[in-house]
Amino acid sequence: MSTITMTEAPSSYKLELHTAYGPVFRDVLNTEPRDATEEEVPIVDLDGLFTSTESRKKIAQAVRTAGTNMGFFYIKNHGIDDQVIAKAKSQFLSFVQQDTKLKEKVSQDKSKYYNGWKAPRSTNISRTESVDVKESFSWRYHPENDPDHSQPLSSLPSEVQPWIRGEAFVWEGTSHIPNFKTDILKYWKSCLQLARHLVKVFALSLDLPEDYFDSRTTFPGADGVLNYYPVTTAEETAANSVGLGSHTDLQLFTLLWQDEVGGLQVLTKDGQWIKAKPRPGTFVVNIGDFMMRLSNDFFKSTVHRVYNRAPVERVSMPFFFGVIPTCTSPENPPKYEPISCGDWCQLRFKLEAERMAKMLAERETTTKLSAK
Ligand SMILES: O=C(O)CCC(=O)C(=O)O
Ligand SMILES: [Fe+2]
Repeated sequence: MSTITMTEAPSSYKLELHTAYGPVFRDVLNTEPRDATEEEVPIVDLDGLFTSTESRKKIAQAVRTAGTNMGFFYIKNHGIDDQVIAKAKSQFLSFVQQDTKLKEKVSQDKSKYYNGWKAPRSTNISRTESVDVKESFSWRYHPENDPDHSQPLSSLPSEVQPWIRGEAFVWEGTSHIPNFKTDILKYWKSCLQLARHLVKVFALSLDLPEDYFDSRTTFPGADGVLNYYPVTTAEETAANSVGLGSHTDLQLFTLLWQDEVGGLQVLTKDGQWIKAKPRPGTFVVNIGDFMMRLSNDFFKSTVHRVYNRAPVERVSMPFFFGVIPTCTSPENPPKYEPISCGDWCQLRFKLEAERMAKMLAERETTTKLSAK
């Protein structure tokens, strides 16, 4: 009698993700996260980025490979000064260490457009996972802060004005921290300058003229976020809590500075979590949903999350870069209806805020019932 050996497939779970159009689901393996290989998340050398079209074309080759593979890569020789990064990080830590009352002065609850402070454990980006343990401080593009187009809002073309989402209260409410605005915006301006060059490389990697995005990046989506991940408590560890739950980024691409602590994980096509470990001197770059959409799915926006189990706090400083669309041809007709990047982001931000409000209301009802 012959015996048939069955190799059991590893078990998996369904992960729920947000998109601007509602939830989608992914199968994720229950295997331990492993380190990413250098092929999965490669290092792209930006040497020559600011020099010539020819040197940008070389970089574009590497970006094309990385962008169509995992949609995640590191960049080195990015030109952002270590001191600028260090100052932004230390200013953010001063902000975090303040009394809650002071942080509430710039609470996101006061914002129309998701600027300001979000308290720890106040968001839940993936319903399948726990609340997000992190706290964050966000600000959005305003031409007054843009060294290339420094001007008051009122002087912008009228069709652009409604898309400007920066709000002054975040700087007014932090003005008691010496040089906070200057140091944070110095970091943001460096990211903006780098992004405006990197977007040329992305254009080349899509066989477009390198200035393809230029008119659209005059007043870009350029959102800065500072994330603080406290040490995960014993209860949170037992509950398998995430620092920041599984999601894709929204815009064209993200420049992410992460400190040396680690915790960033990326989901492969096969549903395996892999760790994008910190590499000193680099930023992580990842493709956003909007780039995926306007490249007709050529580039991939990849699911990632932060799962921090280190015995120390962690800081990351992402910069989200976006523009207004079109990337189709008669041979490659659009798969999606046209939508502006601003509308696109607003759709999803709104869904998340509504869901969080609902969850808090449900929680309150449960507490009331159990107190009876
Ligand atoms: O903290 C990190 O490493 C990632 C942050 C992130 O994914 C985000 O803010 O969208
Ligand atoms: Fe992200």
